[in-house]
Amino acid sequence: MIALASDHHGVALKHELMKMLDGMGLAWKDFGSYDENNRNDDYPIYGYKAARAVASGECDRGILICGTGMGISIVACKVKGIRVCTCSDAYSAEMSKRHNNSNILTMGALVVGTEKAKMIARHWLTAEFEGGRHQRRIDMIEKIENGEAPDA
Ligand SMILES: O=C(CO)[C@H](O)[C@H](O)[C@H](O)COP(=O)(O)O
Repeated sequence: MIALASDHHGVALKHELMKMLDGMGLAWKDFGSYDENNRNDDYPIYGYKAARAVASGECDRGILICGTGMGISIVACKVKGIRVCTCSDAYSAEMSKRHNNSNILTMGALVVGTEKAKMIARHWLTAEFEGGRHQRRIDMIEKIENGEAPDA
């Protein structure tokens, strides 16, 4: 299950991604916003709901969209267990899965066009985590999350 969320800037792109996910046979759940005309629908509300769903295991991973992809990334990073990649290119998206095992992808609807965003998402969704030395580094990140030094 893919968690989706956006603010008003990302609603239209999110709908395009829904169609792409349908085509890939991947289930999704939309945590809002649902209204691209509401300029006051603040990205922390929707980004937090989607990130919580990923962290709790309700969803396997998430794709979050705001104007730049930055604000909603900052929100998701505050949730324990979340590893975000904010991408405007497919290479970074793929590598963030292969090496960082990122569980949330954020993109900026005002930064990337629809087709590029779909390409980025496809690369991220189809890449696989390589484990090995990369798992050691993720274990260190988890130590930091728990208030420990990574080499403690
Ligand atoms: O890009 C964003 C945050 O990083 C959000 O999409 C905000 O909407 C952006 O800050 C613009 O806000 P506005 O209220 O649409 O002017």
